[in-house]
Amino acid sequence: MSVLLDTMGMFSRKSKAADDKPAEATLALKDSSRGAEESNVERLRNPHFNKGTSFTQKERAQYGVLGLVPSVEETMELQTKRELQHLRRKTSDIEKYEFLMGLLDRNVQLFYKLVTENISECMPLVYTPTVGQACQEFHLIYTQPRGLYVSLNDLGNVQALVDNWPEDNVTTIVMTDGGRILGLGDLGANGLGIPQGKLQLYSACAGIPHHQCLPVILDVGTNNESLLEDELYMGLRQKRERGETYDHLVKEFMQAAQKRWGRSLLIQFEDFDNTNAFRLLEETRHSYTTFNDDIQGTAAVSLAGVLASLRVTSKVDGGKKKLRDHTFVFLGAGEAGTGIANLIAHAIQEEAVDDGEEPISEAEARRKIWLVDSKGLVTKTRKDNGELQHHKIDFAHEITDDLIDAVKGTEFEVKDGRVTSLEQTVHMLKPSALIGVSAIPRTFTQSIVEYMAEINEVPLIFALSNPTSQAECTAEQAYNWSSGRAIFVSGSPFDPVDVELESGEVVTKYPGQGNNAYIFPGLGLGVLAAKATTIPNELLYVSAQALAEQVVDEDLDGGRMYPHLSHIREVSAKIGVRVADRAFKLAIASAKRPEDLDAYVRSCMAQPIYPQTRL
Ligand SMILES: NC(=O)C1=CN([C@@H]2O[C@H](COP(=O)(O)OP(=O)(O)OC[C@H]3O[C@@H](n4cnc5c(N)ncnc54)[C@H](OP(=O)(O)O)[C@@H]3O)[C@@H](O)[C@H]2O)C=CC1
Ligand SMILES: CC(=O)C(=O)O
Ligand SMILES: [Mg+2]
Repeated sequence: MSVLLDTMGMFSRKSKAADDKPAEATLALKDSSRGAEESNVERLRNPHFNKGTSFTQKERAQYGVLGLVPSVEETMELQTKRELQHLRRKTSDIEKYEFLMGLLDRNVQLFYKLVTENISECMPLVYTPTVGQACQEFHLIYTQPRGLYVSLNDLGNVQALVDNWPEDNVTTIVMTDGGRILGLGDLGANGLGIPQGKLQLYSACAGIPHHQCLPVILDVGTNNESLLEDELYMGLRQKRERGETYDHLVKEFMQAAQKRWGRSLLIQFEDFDNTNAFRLLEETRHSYTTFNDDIQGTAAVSLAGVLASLRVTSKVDGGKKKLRDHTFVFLGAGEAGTGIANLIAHAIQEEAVDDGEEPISEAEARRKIWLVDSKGLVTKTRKDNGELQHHKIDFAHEITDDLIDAVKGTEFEVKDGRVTSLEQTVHMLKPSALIGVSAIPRTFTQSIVEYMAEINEVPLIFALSNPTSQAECTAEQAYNWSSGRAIFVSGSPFDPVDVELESGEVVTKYPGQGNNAYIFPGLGLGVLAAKATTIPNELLYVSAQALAEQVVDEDLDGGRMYPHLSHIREVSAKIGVRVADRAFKLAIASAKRPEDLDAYVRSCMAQPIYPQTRL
């Protein structure tokens, strides 16, 4: 194996070893699969092989590395302690990110042990918010490829690139075209940091073996002028391609990947802009095991947060016990906004059926949900004028006379049948939940949040835009402006906040992180365990239910609508079991159903430990 391939974080194509025996899997390769042709130094530099000071004396003798590592023999625990201490010596988050990527390049198992055991500390580094900065500066901090680069120049030749990837057992791909990276816009080829971060979470949070994961950047140019002008930028120097040629590249890649790695290869669309995301999902979802994380994963995590919130809102006077008792207003009507809206509408219908109530039609369920985009409230008038993109149309409701009357004579009066601002919308509709997915920071203003707290005993304020800089409001603002009554959920993590209640008592609130990272690792685990051939919305719906069920009263009491991140592997396991079970029931699984599904799914989760050496 060449040193180049070693440093890409993968291993020899001969290494089929870990393939179908998940119970024994580690996050990297098995010892028996290592390239016999490597020199002793190459072995030490192979991040899958390297144990550093954990090599036993016997191993050192066998591999010819005696004297090439410090003579002490250390446990992995002690090594992890050192790495953690080293990490904490770094003074900025981007340095910490670079340190962690360096560790991944040095020692895969140690990286995953560190990240898995310190997930609350490390997730904000390998993922949002720091990964956002890493993507903005990707061309400046680049050291190793760590993924597959497919560009427009490769059209017609993509299979050859895919075949170059030196791993035969890829199960999970996250791909982006860099079109809409978090809420930071078009970052072109710099967007690769996102698939890398997502896949690191697949491994850390759900035990998907690292070597089975492939981050992919589809380089179709960028409209980001400052990147195009930067001599260090490593993407194509052209404006972003659209239309047929673009579609052709995406599909050529997907076909090539599926041809090589099989029908149940999981392919996740990530951070495509919405001019492509909806179309590509519809065009590929029946012939690939694929989903769009921004549309569907976000929907599931948000629904879970809303379901958990019901346990709080149902307790207050005149409480809103059911989803259908709530009115939702979204700021943002794109991938995340309409994805969440559709899943909540579906859940409202399911809820009525479960409660033995009269069935609620899809249209009726959707009327509980209103969307605001960059031009104002999405309405039937705008639809009739042909002003709305397809994905918004189902939520284009009529502004009825009673709504117009609700704000008549006030500063929020409806003029010319249009509602142009979020504040006007909130005064007219009097929602109980405000969900921010606009990528526009500080749009949940003091007056809006105060009004939400005036009309609701427990308003739901979900500021889901990433990274932290783009959040619609901060945790501190949401709590302080509502005297601590709001349920606050954010896409990127916020620290706990001490807030003074109306009674004068000061309490600490722990904001929950409503991020699709709670969903995709477990969803992927279940899909892979069942070898599902498609990912219908039903699998997202059961993921949301499984996540919400794991929120305990202690979480709710502290203000957190999600389980503590430190439980994420258990959370992912339970989501995985539920997803696999549903895949078998829907007859979309190509694996044989194991007798003990729970045990089987858990056995698919690799542990971050060094593989045993057979000497
Ligand atoms: N927490 C999580 O897990 C996730 C969070 N997100 C975050 O959500 C945000 C949006 O992502 P996504 O939906 O994919 O992006 P899209 O580009 O698809 O949608 C953005 C939406 O925001 C609207 N918008 C833009 N400016 C304004 C404004 N000034 N006032 C009101 N609405 C505005 C746009 O309006 P128009 O349609 O008129 O252009 C559009 O509807 C990002 O920050 C992303 O990081 C996304 C996925 C997961
Ligand atoms: C979390 C995520 O997927 C996003 O912000 O795009
Ligand atoms: Mg995303």
